[in-house]
Amino acid sequence: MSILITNIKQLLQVHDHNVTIVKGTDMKHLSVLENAYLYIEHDTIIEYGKMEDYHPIDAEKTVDATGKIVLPSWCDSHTHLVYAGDRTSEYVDRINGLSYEEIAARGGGILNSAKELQNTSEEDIYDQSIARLDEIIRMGTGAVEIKTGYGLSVEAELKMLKVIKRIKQDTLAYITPTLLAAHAIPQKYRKNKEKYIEQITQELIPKANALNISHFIDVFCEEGYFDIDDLEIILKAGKANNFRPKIHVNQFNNLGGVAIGVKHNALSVDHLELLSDKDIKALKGSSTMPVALPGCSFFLGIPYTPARKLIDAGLPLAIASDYNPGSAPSGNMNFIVGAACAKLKLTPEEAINAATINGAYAMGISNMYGSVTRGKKANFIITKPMNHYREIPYSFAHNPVEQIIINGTLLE
Ligand SMILES: N=CN[C@@H](CCC(=O)O)C(=O)O
Ligand SMILES: [Zn+2]
Repeated sequence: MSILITNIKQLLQVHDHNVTIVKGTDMKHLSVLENAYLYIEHDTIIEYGKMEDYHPIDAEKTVDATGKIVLPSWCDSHTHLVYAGDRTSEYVDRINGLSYEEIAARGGGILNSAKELQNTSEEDIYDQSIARLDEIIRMGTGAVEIKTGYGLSVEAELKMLKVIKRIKQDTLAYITPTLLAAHAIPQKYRKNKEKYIEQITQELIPKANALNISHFIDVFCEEGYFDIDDLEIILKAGKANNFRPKIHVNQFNNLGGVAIGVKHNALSVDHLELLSDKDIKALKGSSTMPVALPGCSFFLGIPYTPARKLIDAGLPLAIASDYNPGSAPSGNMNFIVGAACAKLKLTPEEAINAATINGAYAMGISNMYGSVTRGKKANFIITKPMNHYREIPYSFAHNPVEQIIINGTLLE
């Protein structure tokens, strides 16, 4: 199938050379072609340019994008969208005054979702999860990371990986599976965390490696969960089994996980609601992407990641949804881009860079996704008519998406 899009008001994130990351002051720049066309064949970007230079192309399908913006689909590099049930009763508990940590301390939170997942069939988990994925695809997400982490046993974690594998085979979106090997300590290991970590390193990680579904490993490094010694042990076992870290750090407390992540060549360090100068120093010169999750801060009422500090230090930044039942039950990246501008004080250009090319980098796929570059994958958002791309974050919580092209397929 070949598709030609003509009369595009603004074509965003256009790069003739294959840019794979944008850092520091460069994030303020978004390359835009005004009054443009774009031509794709199958799943690949073939050509683009200004309408004034356009010579007729014989495409199977032509889309007139007069008054509309076209941009690369959102690259959401941090989600937990495979889960069972919901946590609406804990949501009400929080409204009534309990904190996320208090709910977790009485056996709720991640343990609650784990119980639900263990009691739900693979088929049912698949159905619930693919429905969530289809919804976010319609909202403009074209590539998405999905973590395990609600299994909390070898068997249930592997069950989650298999569900993610099936989703990856069945969807047009690009899926990056991550083994969230250490998300919480199950009740029965409360007094014997070492035993649980041993199970993770000796059994879960090698078995997950043998399945060859995921190449990334995650740990929730936090007080009451896994400390930096645990992190070190688990990342080492991961490395020995071909997993690269993408980790949860500095959400409620700063335990020093950023430096450990960087030391182990993490692809990303995510959350960072608390951030020290030491963390910034550790990130400088590394190939680790800091990732902010403003949907989680919004929903839990915790501090927002000091994103300006990161970008103003010359670092890159990605933003992601953190879609999960406890701290961010939404995968709407349009909202995340709006929240990044309103709350993290990113400019629209920085936010769009953070949600496209840098999001792709944080999944290890920015050589193929996240920009309009010849040879890259054909994943685009075609917006509703608007005056300027700045309206995407400005009209926060609106849906700017009219049509999408995902893996070369037009969905209307
Ligand atoms: N903080 C750890 N993990 C998730 C929340 C998981 C849950 O509450 O179910 C997060 O990124 O916020
Ligand atoms: Zn998360």
